[in-house]
Amino acid sequence: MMESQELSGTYVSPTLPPLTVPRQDRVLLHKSNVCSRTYFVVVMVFFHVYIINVIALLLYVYYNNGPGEIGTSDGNPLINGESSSHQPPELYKSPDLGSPAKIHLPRFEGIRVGHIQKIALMPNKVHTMQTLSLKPLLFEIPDFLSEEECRVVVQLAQLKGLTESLTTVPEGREEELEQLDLTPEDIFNLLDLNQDGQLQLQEILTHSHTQDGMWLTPERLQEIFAGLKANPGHNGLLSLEEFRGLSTQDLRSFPVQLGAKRPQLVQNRRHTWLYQGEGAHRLLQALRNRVTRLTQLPPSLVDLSEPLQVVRYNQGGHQHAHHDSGPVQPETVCSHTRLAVNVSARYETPCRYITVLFYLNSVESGGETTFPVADNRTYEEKALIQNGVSLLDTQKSCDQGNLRVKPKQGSAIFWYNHLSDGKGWVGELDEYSLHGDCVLAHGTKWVANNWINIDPDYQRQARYQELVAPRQDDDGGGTEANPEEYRDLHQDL
Ligand SMILES: O=C(O)CCC(=O)C(=O)O
Ligand SMILES: [Fe+2]
Repeated sequence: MMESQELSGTYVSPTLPPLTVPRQDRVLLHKSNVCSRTYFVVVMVFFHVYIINVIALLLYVYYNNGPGEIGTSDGNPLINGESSSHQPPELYKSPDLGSPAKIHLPRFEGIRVGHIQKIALMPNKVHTMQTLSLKPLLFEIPDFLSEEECRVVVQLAQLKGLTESLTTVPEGREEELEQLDLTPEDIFNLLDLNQDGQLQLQEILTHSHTQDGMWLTPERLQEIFAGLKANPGHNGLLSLEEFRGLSTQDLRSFPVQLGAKRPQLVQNRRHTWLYQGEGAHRLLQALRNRVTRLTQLPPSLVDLSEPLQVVRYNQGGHQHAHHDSGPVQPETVCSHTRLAVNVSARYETPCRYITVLFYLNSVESGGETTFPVADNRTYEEKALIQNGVSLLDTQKSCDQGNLRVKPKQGSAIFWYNHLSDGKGWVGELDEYSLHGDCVLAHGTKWVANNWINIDPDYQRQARYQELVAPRQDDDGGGTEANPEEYRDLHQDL
């Protein structure tokens, strides 16, 4: 009796000796075929396929990065451990323009909002870097500058003298625009950036972005949308025929609408530029080296970028939301490479891959840097205008923005104004990098901008560097000499 009960609960395998299982499991085992040979084979096949996939993925990641290369596929050599290289890569080693060894620009990974990484920027000090947003990729580094350094930068700026930032249309420009003798075809062609014979909303908006200080009120934008009949029902496209159909008054006033009748982009803002190259104040050079260290970019790129812009806002000062860099289009050319590349392009735009913004004093009330659409699910220009109020308007809607950073003395924030092109170089403008400066309620606010200029067209950047960069010694000396000794460190917390 006992024997027959035990046999009835025993799984008999052709290859394995019979197993005695506890009475409780017997019924289950009899009812299912989970231990059948077929099942075993299927599970093993899946298991092996899974393992092979994992190995293939690891190999892909490894070879995509290149074992000796800086940067991950899109990214950062330093995440999860020590830096793979002590010195950032040099962009341009060979004068052979035909086959420049294209380098892979390092790019940090944000991981997630709130993520903290440790970084070594200078001797005997470890900084932390916190991810503030992923779109744009934005980080904050407290104590990037000491109190003393902030003080010296402000004093150097005062010594040099600050000038009023451009706030209004230069005198005479309005009449000049009124007298413009442009046919509808001329206007259409000027606006049709990609020359596809159709006018897209984006082209009009781009026009409003590419000109220095250009900014349209929501009302003006809505008028233009309505005037051009460029609404969603119309696919956002306008042919020359349709464009011609607009009233002549609209057409005549169009350039004026775009150019002249804009609100003030900035108020109570004065700025100056401080050179940071050889011969500059030691602190300014050290600051630039620290920025090179922070961004992990080739020193030559940082060295050839714009000087440090130091800005002072007085009470009531602000700056409406804007992009620091411009769109990447065949018709545009970067301001910094323009002379070197000898191309005729209609639009010149600043090409600022990265902005590093330093807060030189703490601010009691207002004056935050705002990123109105940070980490939004989608980016739509039209969605920036809600109930007649624009998120671009930092006077009216600063508190409605998604993210605001409070100025704290010595802190730095930095963000990428462009996405990656997927091949390790600079890609499209990151629309989410839209930012502005809220109205300063009291006192004075001092900030400084370090913009890192890179042409999204690699060849142009390489040619520019070849023309303007000082010849470097074979021993690697020259512009990238870094007086700061430090130990490589970059670690996630
Ligand atoms: O002052 C700020 O907070 C932002 C400044 C800024 O965006 C700029 O100067 O381009
Ligand atoms: Fe800006």
